[in-house]
Amino acid sequence: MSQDPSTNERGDGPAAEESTDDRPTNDETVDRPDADEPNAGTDLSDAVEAALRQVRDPEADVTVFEAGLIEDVRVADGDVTVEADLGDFPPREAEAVTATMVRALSDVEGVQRAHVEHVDPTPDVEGREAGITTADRVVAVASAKGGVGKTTVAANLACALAADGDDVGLFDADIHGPNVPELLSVSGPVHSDEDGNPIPVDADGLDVMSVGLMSSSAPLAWRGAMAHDALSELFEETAWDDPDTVVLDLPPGTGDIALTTLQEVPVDGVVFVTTPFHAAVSDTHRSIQLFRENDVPVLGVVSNMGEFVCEGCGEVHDLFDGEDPIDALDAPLLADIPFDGEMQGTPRPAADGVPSHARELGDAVRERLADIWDVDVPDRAVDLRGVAPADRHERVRAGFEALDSGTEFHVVSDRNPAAVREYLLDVAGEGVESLERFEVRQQNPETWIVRTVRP
Ligand SMILES: Nc1ncnc2c1ncn2[C@@H]1O[C@H](COP(=O)(O)OP(=O)(O)OP(=O)(O)O)[C@@H](O)[C@H]1O
Repeated sequence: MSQDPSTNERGDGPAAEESTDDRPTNDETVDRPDADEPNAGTDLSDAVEAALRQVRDPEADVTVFEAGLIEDVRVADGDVTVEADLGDFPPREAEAVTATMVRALSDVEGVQRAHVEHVDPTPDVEGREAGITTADRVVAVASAKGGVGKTTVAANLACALAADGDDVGLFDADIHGPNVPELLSVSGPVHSDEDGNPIPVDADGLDVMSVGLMSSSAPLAWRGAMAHDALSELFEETAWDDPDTVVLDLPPGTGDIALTTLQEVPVDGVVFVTTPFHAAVSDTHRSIQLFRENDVPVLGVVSNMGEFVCEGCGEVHDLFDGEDPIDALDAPLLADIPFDGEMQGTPRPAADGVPSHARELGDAVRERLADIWDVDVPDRAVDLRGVAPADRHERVRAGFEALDSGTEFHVVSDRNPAAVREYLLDVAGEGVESLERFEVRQQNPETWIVRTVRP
């Protein structure tokens, strides 16, 4: 366990309150070299415990003992060491509780040195598996331009999905500007499982992984192949806990990192974030095409910061004049999120932890995923998914011939069934030159549905 070398003389004020470092200090210490003669043994222990009982858990409003935050208290020759588990608090709050404990202890007659150590709650390594492919689905959040609110939307979306009961991970792939840890107020250390694979950091139940958690300064300097290798390793090695969904915060634009990510990670859908400004929207249009060319289903677009609600008059004001260029995009609008102070807070994976705009976005994303990925196989359809190529023709023929004339016929396939029309005409026999209402629709990158009517 790391220890903060800083030591406060009594009366200097708590170190945590003076700290300008955003990251949590792992422990706080106060020395009182000129303290009065210490009380003997048990008396001092009692006084120390009584002082700690005055410190309350700011979230639950019970004492730190009742909240289960105190793991151990050791008193020896005027030295007090408290082991506290503050892992559930955001870093600033953990520092504030630590500082309050140190202050309370330093007021105890006979205490010369008070020291609070943070116990690192080691994450559960049981059942974890390495690789982003262990997620049931991966939803990427992308933007054509920087600064449009992509990370804000990704973090809020992850929290909204988790608030609805999903097991969710958030992977920050924005390698040159990994802002997720700061936005969610989480920090390392990143622990490893028994094979040395990094375990995501916990944010109240949301599993968070980011290059920004691995090192505080290196990612900004990574370029080209180095950045690519670092990300690939994290995609392959991060040990997830069987998540339903991993939300992937991509770097802005369609540079190398974003494109190689799409080749390495099976993305089930992408959400584009843009402001409704012409230049941003036309770049978004090009990015959407590129993602489609890479077989990534586009879930839709989030229009962000296009309007604001006046706190004084309650009216909605547009920030961009004229027609909304987003209407011309060939993708559904998932959410229209105004400029709202609530979106600048720290989201949490709880019902009251995300703004209503984010909850609505979560619902829209869920619906789009279902539209694209939940394949509704009609009764008596011929389902060729997973069937050996040699057996496919026979299955189609048997299914087609079993139908009465005039009945609808469906085939569901995991390959493009380009030749099925000719084959059905052959099976239908001489004299049949066309198939009524014949249609092939690709529902998602791996599912095609053929519809027609048995002549
Ligand atoms: N709807 C909103 N209302 C108010 N502020 C917002 C909103 N969306 C984003 N912001 C603010 O805009 C700023 C940029 O947001 P964010 O960092 O999410 O953008 P980004 O597109 O991820 O940027 P980058 O290009 O650096 O990755 C942040 O300060 C964020 O709090």
